[in-house]
Amino acid sequence: MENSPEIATDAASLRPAGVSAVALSRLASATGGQLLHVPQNADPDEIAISGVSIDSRSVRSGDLYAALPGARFHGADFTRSAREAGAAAVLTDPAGAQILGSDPGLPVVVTPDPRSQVGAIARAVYDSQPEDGSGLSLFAVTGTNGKTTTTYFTNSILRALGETTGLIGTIEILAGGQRIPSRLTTPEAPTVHALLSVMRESGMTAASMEVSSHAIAFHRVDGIRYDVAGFTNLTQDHLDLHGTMEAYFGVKAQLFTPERTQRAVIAVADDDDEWGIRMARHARAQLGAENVDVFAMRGGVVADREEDPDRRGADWTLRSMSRRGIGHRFELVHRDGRSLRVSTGLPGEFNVANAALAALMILASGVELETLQRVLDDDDPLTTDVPGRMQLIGTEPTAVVDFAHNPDALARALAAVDPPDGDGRVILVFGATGDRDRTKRPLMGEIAAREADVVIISDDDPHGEDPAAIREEVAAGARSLVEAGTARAVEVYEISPRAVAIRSAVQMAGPQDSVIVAGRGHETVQEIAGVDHPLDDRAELRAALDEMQEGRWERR
Ligand SMILES: CC(=O)N[C@H]1[C@@H](OP(=O)(O)OP(=O)(O)OC[C@H]2O[C@@H](n3ccc(=O)[nH]c3=O)[C@H](O)[C@@H]2O)O[C@H](CO)[C@@H](O)[C@@H]1O[C@H](C)C(=O)N[C@@H](C)C(=O)N[C@H](CCC(=O)O)C(=O)O
Ligand SMILES: Nc1ncnc2c1ncn2[C@@H]1O[C@H](COP(=O)(O)OP(=O)(O)OP(=O)(O)O)[C@@H](O)[C@H]1O
Repeated sequence: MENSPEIATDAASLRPAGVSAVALSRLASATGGQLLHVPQNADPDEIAISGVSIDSRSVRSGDLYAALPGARFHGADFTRSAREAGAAAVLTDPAGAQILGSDPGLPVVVTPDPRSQVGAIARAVYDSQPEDGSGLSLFAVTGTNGKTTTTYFTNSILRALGETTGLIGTIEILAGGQRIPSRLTTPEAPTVHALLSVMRESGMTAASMEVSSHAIAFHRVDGIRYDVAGFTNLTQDHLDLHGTMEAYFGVKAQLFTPERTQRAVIAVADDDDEWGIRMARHARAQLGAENVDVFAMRGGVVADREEDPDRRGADWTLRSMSRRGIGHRFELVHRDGRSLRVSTGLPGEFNVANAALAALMILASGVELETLQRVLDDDDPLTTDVPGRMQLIGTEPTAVVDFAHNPDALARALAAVDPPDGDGRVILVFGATGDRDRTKRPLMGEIAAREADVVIISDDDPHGEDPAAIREEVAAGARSLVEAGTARAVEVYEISPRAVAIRSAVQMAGPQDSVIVAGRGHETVQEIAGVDHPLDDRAELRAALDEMQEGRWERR
């Protein structure tokens, strides 16, 4: 089937041009489900499925519409719009079948857990990873923090190596010559598979993608096998979805299994990094130690060698790290003596970890060490801009916008902007998101009070919650430290709206100070009570700095 090329504003509308339709009967039998409501004069072998959608609003003619149960709706409620948009059949669960009733007007495949079938179906329909190996080299990055940065890094190295690359992540999707803003970190399975085919059709040879824990839990990357999957770290976040850190770990660990990846690179912070060490063991046990590279940022042994099945410890360790401008240069050394010189222009030690992970993922994909070294030396690919990630907006004061929105990221971002030799203060503007993991709010307040001199608590995306109540929960954490006398911060303010908080921070800052606006990074709208308000921290911070420079107001 030929789809006409068009400019996509939403990733779900981007479809490959060449799709060889698959018979509904074949898809139905692959699910093991029941095929119902086939019109009497129709042959299911002749009903052609040429696309897949899990949202009625993105259904195209010939699609299988997967009507899935959700938190708010059952997709079966939207079958009529899907049919009007041209859906050829429906895939649903028994509850959906009941909603559809006895005359849905479309053939229906009923299976107990349809969401878990969508990835495999989309793979078959879009031929996203052809068996003959003609697909893209595919890189996945998972972990609590650093996914976006690391995928930008792998993408940048791949381009320096001469590959034509695609990207799927939190900020944007690059596919088929288009740059599409992202709605999710990892899109839904039909979109992911369609994107991989679009990339292949347009001549792309490699792609990097972020894989969130939501993506694994909601089967968004089912049916995909990566060449190399990388793990950044696991720290507290998303407990609203996973409940416990153990469950969160278990979901991330699913990426490091033979069904989902051939090889892995696992970053371990140090010998006390329980989750990194466990992920390294898990990956080695699942994929075979020869297919896993473990990189230790500090230490060097993956903790207790005695318990390590291979007694291998870390494969790669870090040597001779030094500052290079606001970034770092360092050397990665393998147990066998090989070494790689790496440097990144992005600030923060965590970007050393991200840069190391990206370089080792490229190496794990089979690129020769000498070739990689040449592009690292000649093209400086790890100094690429990553929108809203430690993005430097101004100097004097050092003014940075960063996406840190969980406790670990906030602590690291604050450490990264701490002026050396104690000759400046750290002024922080941040908030916490509504309708998401609440337990991190007081923790982030504590970290702010511990690591910053001036704490300005403002609003993030309150979503449906009362912004003042969210600020209060964050402030309670900050104040507990101030009251106990263990805070670095001497001033804790609550200022809303956020644009005013940013101006206040700049107003308070002297030339030696650092102002960091954390939590929203590249985002350009703030959602309050269901309404999107334009807000770009980078633009607000730049405007505040300009106003100050133009002398429109005095420093306080
Ligand atoms: C918790 C979560 O991830 N929920 C996702 C899930 O929602 P749901 O199944 O509850 O959907 P629902 O709204 O009840 O609707 C049920 C079904 O009806 C369909 N529907 C609904 C309305 C309509 O008009 N037509 C229609 O077909 C929906 O597509 C859905 O299949 O399926 C929806 C359809 O794809 C997603 O949009 C939705 O993501 C929401 C928007 C979301 O915010 N997800 C976030 C938390 C997320 O996934 N974040 C991670 C990264 C987090 C991080 O690392 O920071 C990500 O990968 O982006
Ligand atoms: N390796 C790391 N360890 C800890 N914190 C990090 C690391 N890399 C980046 N960060 C911090 O986390 C923030 C988010 O980084 P990035 O966007 O690269 O991660 P992410 O995993 O894609 O996050 P998200 O899924 O929420 O978009 C950064 O702005 C920075 O403050």
